[in-house]
Amino acid sequence: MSTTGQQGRDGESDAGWCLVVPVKLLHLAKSRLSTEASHRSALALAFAADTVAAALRTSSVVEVVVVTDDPTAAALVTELGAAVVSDAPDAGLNPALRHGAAEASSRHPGCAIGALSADLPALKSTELATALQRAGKVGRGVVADAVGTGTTAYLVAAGEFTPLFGADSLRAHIAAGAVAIRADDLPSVRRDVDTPADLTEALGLGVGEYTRRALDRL
Ligand SMILES: Nc1nc2c(ncn2[C@@H]2O[C@H](COP(=O)(O)OP(=O)(O)OP(=O)(O)O)[C@@H](O)[C@H]2O)c(=O)[nH]1
Ligand SMILES: C=C(OP(=O)(O)O)C(=O)O
Repeated sequence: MSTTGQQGRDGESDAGWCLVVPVKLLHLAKSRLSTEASHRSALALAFAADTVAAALRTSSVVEVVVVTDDPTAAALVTELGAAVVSDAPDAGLNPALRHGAAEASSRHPGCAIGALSADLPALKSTELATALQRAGKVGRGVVADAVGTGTTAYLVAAGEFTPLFGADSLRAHIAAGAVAIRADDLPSVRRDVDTPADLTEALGLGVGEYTRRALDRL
């Protein structure tokens, strides 16, 4: 388990943020999105690429660590500038995130650590920067997903990195001491895409180039 710290006077981490993005094997991803398996994989890859690209453009982000065993996803996010670690625990989402966080902490001691869902195709770096800034002020912050029961970002500027993604994860994170940060003005950070209706909502916000091109091809 990683412990982060070194907050500055205004609550910001002096060392910036390392964001851990989990990407499961693409052929297993996004089961609720399409009946066509190849479309699901292509969209899962495109969402991850747009999420990672936006995170890398965010000023306070020092590194994006993608945890994946998927070779196609690994190659694309490496090209974008992310670091990739294998899903060595092979034990589901939260162990994968803890593994990525440990790697990030060893590469960037003192870095604030965030877990960011890989299915945020409309993510805007300005909105992510605001979320990170707000999390820096509370120590351990969570951003509620658009539905309001899940989590799109678990952001630890100080304290233990103990992600609890899964069913009802917003409540679980808050019960474990995280603070729900204000995100009514951050729709792109909240807009995760699991279903066709979610994708329509994301398109309304404006998706990134990988998702746009993937949709053009399908
Ligand atoms: N590395 C890694 N990432 C995972 C694992 N499980 C889930 N993820 C990622 O965590 C995020 C949320 O995952 P899920 O909600 O379980 O799966 P999903 O593919 O988004 O959608 P569904 O198939 O509809 O459940 C996505 O970015 C996944 O790629 C895992 O075991 N290892
Ligand atoms: C894993 C989660 O969400 P989803 O299943 O929507 O990706 C979560 O919100 O913790």
